[in-house]
Amino acid sequence: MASPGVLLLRSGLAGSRAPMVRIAGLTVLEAAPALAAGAVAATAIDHGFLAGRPGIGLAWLGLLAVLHLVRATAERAVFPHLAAVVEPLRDHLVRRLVSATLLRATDRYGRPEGVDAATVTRLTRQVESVRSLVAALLRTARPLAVSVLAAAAGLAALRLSLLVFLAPLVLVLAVFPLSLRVLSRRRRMVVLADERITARIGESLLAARDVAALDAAGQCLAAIDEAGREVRRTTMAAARTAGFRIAMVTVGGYVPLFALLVAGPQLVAGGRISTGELVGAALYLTGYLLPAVQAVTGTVSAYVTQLGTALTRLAEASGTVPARTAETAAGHSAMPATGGIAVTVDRLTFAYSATAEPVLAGLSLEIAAGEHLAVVGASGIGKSTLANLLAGLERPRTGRVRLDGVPVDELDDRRRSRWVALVPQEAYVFAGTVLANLCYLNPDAEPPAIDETIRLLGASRLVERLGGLAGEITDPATQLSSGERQLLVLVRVHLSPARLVILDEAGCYLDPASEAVAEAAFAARPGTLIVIAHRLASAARADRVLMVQADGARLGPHRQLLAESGAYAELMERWRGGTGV
Ligand SMILES: Nc1ncnc2c1ncn2[C@@H]1O[C@H](COP(=O)(O)OP(=O)(O)OP(=O)(O)O)[C@@H](O)[C@H]1O
Repeated sequence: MASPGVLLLRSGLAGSRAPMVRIAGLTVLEAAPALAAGAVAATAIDHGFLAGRPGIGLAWLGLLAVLHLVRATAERAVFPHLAAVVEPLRDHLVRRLVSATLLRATDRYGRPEGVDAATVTRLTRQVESVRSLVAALLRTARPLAVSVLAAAAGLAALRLSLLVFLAPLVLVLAVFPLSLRVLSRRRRMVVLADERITARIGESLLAARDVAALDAAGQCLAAIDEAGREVRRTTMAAARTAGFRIAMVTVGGYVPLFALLVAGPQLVAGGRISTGELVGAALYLTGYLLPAVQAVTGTVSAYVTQLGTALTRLAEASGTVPARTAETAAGHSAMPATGGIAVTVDRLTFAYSATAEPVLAGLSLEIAAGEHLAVVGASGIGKSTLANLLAGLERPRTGRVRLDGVPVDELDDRRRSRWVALVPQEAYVFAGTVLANLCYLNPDAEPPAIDETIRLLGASRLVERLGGLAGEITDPATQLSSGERQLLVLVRVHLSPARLVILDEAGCYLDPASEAVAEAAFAARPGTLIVIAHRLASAARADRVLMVQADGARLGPHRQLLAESGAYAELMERWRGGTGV
């Protein structure tokens, strides 16, 4: 599936088909010299200069000059059409960003909050760079790609062995997109590592007094040092991938040329090709193919990676435009939960301060994608703390949490909030319509999905009482009970795109039957589910149970723990005695 950045670009270019077709037509004219150069030079030499008819030779060269004139005219004619593509693209992106920012500003708590003008300015600057990068790519990459194809066709027409001359080029063209993807990813890692070290230094400076009071300077320096090593590692990795360009230029551009130099004189001597054809082939290789390979792997690859980064940021920033705007009505569907996330907890140790006893010490654990895990343990043992660590809301002292292999602290806020939803005990419902509350985490949710989720969670009667989806909630504290607020928030999270849902006693105010219905709805939802259980029934419903204890943790299916762990059996007995469920 295309990335959000590519989808954003596509939606911005969707209305520009006509100018794109005109540009493609002009591109054919622009390619004329690249296609004809070698063949024309060969004919000029063989039938003109070497045949003692310089006039004929000059006439052929004149044809080449005419083709270059045609090319220059076509290049000039392309500009208005380029403008017809990139200007609407810019307008489209700006409109989406401003709409998204305005919606965020008014939607958050159901009342206007003020527009974050600095964010809009920064983002519109990125829109400008997308505009100029797309224009630059259309100007440079398009004729280059055509040059490569035209020169390859010209070489083929000169009856030179395709295997020797074109195989290296095909190899480079096949590897190039892959290297581009790796380079983009590594450049992004550099940016993230840079941001992390800046954040670490900033945090340490801001907390300088606490650091001094707790004698934690060593720890701060170690954290900064680790972030510094990460910057060095990611920068080196990006530089290595960029260096791969030299190998691509050598293989795609110089190897064919070298082959021609070695084999050319023999081919001429053996009568396989004429002198003119040898010169023509050299012209194709040095005049078109080599510069094109150099430019594609250099400038063009830099443009593409920059464009990718800018588009990703813009897609993230405009991700809250709801379905009811023009763009989303034109075909952007709600983002579904795309399957579960595998969670890896690796020797996690956490304490609330440098001198406090750790709440969790050396906890390791694997949760499979799509698994339903219940977490149980005595009050105050650290279940909520673990939930916060899994969601990346707290930083461990040592060890790491990885979501699908990505350290949770390396996820930017937006991606983390899209991947993970942590639902606490206190449900937050804001003043506004029922619809706005339910779709807060997924403004693109389609009405049938909203209705179905309300039904699944057993919230139909409540929504009806509130006046349906358009019903206004004016004062959530008095209008709704704690359980009703929890129910609305559970519908909201169920509708969200989160692939990992952590319910931290999120249904504690619901009656046991309603909580069972809600939990069953979450268990049936595609995604990983972690339930901090406060009732025996929640543990019994899960695939596995993690029992957190002062001296470590135990993990296994409910029945196995009941049979094997006295502490677990005792906890269950206490719950059974207390609530009967
Ligand atoms: N922000 C905080 N600052 C300092 N200590 C905290 C903080 N939050 C929790 N603690 C302490 O950390 C320990 C673990 O708390 P946590 O809330 O994770 O336990 P829990 O198992 O979820 O408890 P409960 O079942 O009662 O919700 C407790 O001793 C608690 O007092």
